[in-house]
Amino acid sequence: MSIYQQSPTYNDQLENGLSGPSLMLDRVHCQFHGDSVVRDINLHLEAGEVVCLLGPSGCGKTTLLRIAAGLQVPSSGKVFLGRSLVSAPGGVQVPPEKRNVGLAFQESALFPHLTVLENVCFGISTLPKKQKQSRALDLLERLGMAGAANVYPHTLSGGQQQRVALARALAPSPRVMLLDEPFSSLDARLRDQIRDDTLHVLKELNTATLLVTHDPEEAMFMADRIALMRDGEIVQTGSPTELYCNPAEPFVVNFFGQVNEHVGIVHDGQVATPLGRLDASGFDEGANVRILIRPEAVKVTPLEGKVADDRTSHVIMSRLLGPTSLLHICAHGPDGQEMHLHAKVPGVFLPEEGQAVSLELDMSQVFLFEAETWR
Ligand SMILES: Nc1ncnc2c1ncn2[C@@H]1O[C@H](COP(=O)(O)OP(=O)(O)OP(=O)(O)O)[C@@H](O)[C@H]1O
Repeated sequence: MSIYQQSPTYNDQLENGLSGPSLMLDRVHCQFHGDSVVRDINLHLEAGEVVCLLGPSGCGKTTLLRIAAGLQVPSSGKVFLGRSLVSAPGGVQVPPEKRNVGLAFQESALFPHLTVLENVCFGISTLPKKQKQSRALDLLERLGMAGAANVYPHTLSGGQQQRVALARALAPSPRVMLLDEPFSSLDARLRDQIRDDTLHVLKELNTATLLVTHDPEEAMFMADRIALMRDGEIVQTGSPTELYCNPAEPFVVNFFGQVNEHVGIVHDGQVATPLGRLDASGFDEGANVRILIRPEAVKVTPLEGKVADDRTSHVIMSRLLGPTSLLHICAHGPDGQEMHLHAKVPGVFLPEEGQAVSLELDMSQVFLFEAETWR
């Protein structure tokens, strides 16, 4: 039911006659003290593409980014920037400053003794002074910081410093931008604004970007493609829509938000749940199936005038979350099954405790996976 997309290897791309990607990781592996933290990763970035490395803490995102930057030597595998081999076993290891990549991290680390304009000009070595300044000012303008060109970094807020750091990383027109959680130290509202501005600048400049984040919402906002990692491996690569709507495995569903979970056995191509019988025609008879139901998939309709009893689905609690409300519901199925589930509904709908309800499912947000075969 779900797709599993692996990036083509560099040789596949050459054989297919495709133009060279901006960045290509070819079977990259990295070990620390005998433990593999990055395992045979294939990943490519096209010009102008924003790819997010997404995954839980410790899954190897930063290590992979550092390998692309030249800050970490891989145990095996190759790294290409454009058509240039920049890292390979047996000696090739082009240093970070010669890779034509722009780097920005969680903390901005600007030079404190240089003004904002001087900071941004610092990395541009090839242009005469006037053109350098004009390019730096253009980037500061795009990131909303032109007014601060002549001040020193310590007079700026964290968010402003981060904007300057992004301008500095972009100033030498790098082939690839490598960003490691660059927005995570900012408060929510500022983060949204800087994310938005950054995305527009990256797209306008057509810069291939690899962005590390553990935040699925950030990845969906920023990415053309997401590579979701777990334990040093890529579990699924695809557009945000592909990962959200066509997840390869339960881990992918769970990573994008809390879900309701139920386990059932397939009989006659169906599986019984407290929300009714679901189509399970793709599964073997007797298969044990995990059913993952997004809270957004549950449509709740009040049964006016009906008093809830032991066999009627009813509301246990309602909480307003802002744009949405979260309803805790006790669902009763036709086969006598019972389930506590969460439903996310538009924020204006806040039924009272004990309200009898009928429940329907949006099946595009319900995912079935084989758990183990029932014998
Ligand atoms: N220099 C190192 N020496 C030894 N172990 C390391 C080193 N760098 C990273 N690791 C280990 O490699 C694993 C992956 O770390 P990495 O920082 O790449 O993960 P991550 O997905 O970026 O995590 P986070 O989101 O928390 O930053 C972790 O277990 C980490 O402890």
